[in-house]
Amino acid sequence: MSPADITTAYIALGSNIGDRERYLAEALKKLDEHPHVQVLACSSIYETDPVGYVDQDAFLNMAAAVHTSLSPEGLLAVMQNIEQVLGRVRDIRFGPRTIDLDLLLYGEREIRTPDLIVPHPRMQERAFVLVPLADLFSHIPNTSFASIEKQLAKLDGKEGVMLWKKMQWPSESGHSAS
Ligand SMILES: Nc1ncnc2c1ncn2[C@@H]1O[C@H](COP(=O)(O)OP(=O)(O)OP(=O)(O)O)[C@@H](O)[C@H]1O
Ligand SMILES: Nc1nc2c(c(=O)[nH]1)N=C(CO)CN2
Repeated sequence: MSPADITTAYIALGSNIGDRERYLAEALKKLDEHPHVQVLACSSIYETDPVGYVDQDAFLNMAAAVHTSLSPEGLLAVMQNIEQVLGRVRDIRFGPRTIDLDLLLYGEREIRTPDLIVPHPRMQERAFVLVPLADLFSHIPNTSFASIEKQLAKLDGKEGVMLWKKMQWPSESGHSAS
């Protein structure tokens, strides 16, 4: 990846079926293995009460910062392919899933197409997204974080987001999300 075409993007990850931690770890590994994506940092893992469709098991949620030379559409396609490989089935809206990958931010870009809206349209109201994202503040300076921090301060539902496992990326022994 040549520095000129590299963008920093932020991705939310969630899982509430099966071995949730393994699905998160596999998704991060597959993202990082892509030749045009590099995982820079990841948040801790949080256990979160389900939101939207509440009659389902608790989620594990986290967020990752990546460098990519892919377009936003290209990155979304890679994310959707990872969801498919990891057995994501789309049936109930907001329902259970082995893995969910949402593109939160792509540099400072604003995108509104039928298949992709960035910043993610529901991120501002979701503590399960903003709490993990806040972990990345210290790793990656980015002006758009200022408003996220303010939003987080006034958001309800933070009590349903509990630290589950502290994480580090990369770890001394390689990838730590495993
Ligand atoms: N920023 C984005 N990140 C991921 N998908 C997006 C985004 N903007 C639009 N989409 C579209 O949303 C569609 C539905 O995505 P998905 O099935 O993951 O939704 P969901 O996880 O049930 O709900 P939510 O998007 O609220 O998390 C995708 O096919 C994709 O084209
Ligand atoms: N706690 C939690 N709730 C959710 C989640 C999620 O990742 N975590 N994802 C949803 C669909 O995008 C709907 N509800």
